[in-house]
Amino acid sequence: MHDSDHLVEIDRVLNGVDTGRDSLVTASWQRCIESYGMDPSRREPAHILSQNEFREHREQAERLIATARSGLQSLFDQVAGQNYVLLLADDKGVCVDFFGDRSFEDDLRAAGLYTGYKWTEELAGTNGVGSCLVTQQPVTIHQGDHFSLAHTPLSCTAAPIFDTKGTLAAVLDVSLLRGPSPKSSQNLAMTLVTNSTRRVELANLMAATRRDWVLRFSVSPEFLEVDPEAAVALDGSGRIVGMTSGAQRLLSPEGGGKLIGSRLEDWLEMSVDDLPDFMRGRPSEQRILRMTDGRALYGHAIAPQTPGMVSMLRRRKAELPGALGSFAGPDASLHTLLAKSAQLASTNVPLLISGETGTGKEKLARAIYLADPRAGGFQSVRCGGLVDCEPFLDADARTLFLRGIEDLTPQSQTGLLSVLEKRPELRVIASCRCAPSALADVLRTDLLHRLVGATLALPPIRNRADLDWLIDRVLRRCSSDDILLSPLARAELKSRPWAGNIRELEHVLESAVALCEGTCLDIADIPPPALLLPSEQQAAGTAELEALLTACDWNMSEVARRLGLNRSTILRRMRKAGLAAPY
Ligand SMILES: Nc1ncnc2c1ncn2[C@@H]1O[C@H](COP(=O)(O)OP(=O)(O)OP(=O)(O)O)[C@@H](O)[C@H]1O
Repeated sequence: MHDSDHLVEIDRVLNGVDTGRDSLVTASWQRCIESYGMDPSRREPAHILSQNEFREHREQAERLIATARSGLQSLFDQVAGQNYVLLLADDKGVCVDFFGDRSFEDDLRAAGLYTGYKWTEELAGTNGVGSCLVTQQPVTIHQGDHFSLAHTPLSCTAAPIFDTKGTLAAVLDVSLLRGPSPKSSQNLAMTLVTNSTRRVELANLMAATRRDWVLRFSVSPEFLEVDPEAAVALDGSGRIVGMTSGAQRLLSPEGGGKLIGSRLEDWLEMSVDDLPDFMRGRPSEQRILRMTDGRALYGHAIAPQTPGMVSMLRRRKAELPGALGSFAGPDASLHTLLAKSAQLASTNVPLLISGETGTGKEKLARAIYLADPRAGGFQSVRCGGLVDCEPFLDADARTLFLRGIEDLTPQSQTGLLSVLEKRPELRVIASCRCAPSALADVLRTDLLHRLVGATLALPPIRNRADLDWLIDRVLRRCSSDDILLSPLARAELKSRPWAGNIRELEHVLESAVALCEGTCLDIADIPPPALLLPSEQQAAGTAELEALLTACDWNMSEVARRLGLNRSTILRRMRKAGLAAPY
């Protein structure tokens, strides 16, 4: 089509002539002229954001990008070799992620098919991303459908991605710099894009609602379990708390009813109590959901993950021998560590337990020793005070606990090595307060290999998910009566950085109990912290920060309270470390 034909067609459409263009396109042309005052003949280049503006958009979209990435990658794999470019745009029309053949990078940038470009209708006229944002529907804007002559070579197919509350959050777009001329050539692209957005929304819902029931459904039983058409998340009372956009289409095709906040019974002839009947185990074709309007769907219910996880943890805890079983509360990573400790307990592998001061390294060493039925005596030696090891060693010691091996002097290292050579049957468990990797700088290599067979890293208590359990346990131990903790006092205890870990917690609770006059510890009874972590050390590393976020269920305010920092600092650190909540 010649440029002049394009301009004439727009003019005719604006004058009410039906030229055969899709109504979605002509409505957009109308907006371009009447609402945005645009001129189709102006060949303005695509609008690019400044570095700073783009950084802001990208940072805000990080969670979305993380969720959408796997969907984008598999979509890109499906269209590989066909010159398609994939763009993820945020709800403001800014391209925040890109998949494409970088050998065409210059051409793609010139056309604006790249990260940092903004594709709203107001700026670029009728286009895939912009028109999808306005209509909230999947669109193909193919060549002459574009309003501006600057973009008429392009072919763009875009579909919206909605968040779990049904608000438009992003647009997924596949574009071609130049494509075949019939618009129908993009039908397959449309199918692929809409399938991808459906899967991204489903992944998002599953990640965001782990503690809720999820009911997935489709109009036919095939692929129900692996690739359902839609899903809703339900709270314990059967209220819909999350959805994919397909759910709105399937449950309320007229679009009349609002799903979020409504009850399952409003749409289906069933209640939340019937959901277990729709779990895996019955063939898909028998899991029929009768709808209140007489239609039927096929359903697959997924139970909340938390109770299952808790009972799994309880089971695992029950399986842990002796003191290992009562070492920690509900903290998944600690239970993994304890299971590993139990497996290693009956071996002769030398163990290194690392962790900040007071995290319970010696206590864990004793629990490991107690879990080993053939153990003899347990002897604990403080490496800092060691001059020559031999005289300290009891003849009946079978397990030697070396506390703080980073404090061994060169002289005591030599002494220790000769003891270990003479007593090969000794089970050695060592502890260090530094990172195990730092030991190479202070210990002789031969000693290091004798001491470090397997490592067990204990987390600082500010990173523990079972902090409530630990507080209650320590409190019970240091008070003979049933002393209660007021909610404010508990919040205060949970908000401290605990540089001295369990030892500091013990001292604080012991003094609080001693000072408390009644039977309830209140905030005024809690002595101020003796030690504060230097703020730059708090959750300095990415792994540290991630562990703490996981322990706090990605609640940034709670993380901020535990570190004594403000929430925006946590957010900044998360962005810097590339961390985003998994839902
Ligand atoms: N799992 C636990 N439950 C309750 N109390 C604990 C636990 N672990 C440790 N404690 C208590 O915390 C205090 C410090 O423990 P421990 O001496 O084992 O720490 P550590 O990490 O070896 O210390 P350091 O680094 O100073 O050598 C002790 O009084 C111990 O009883």
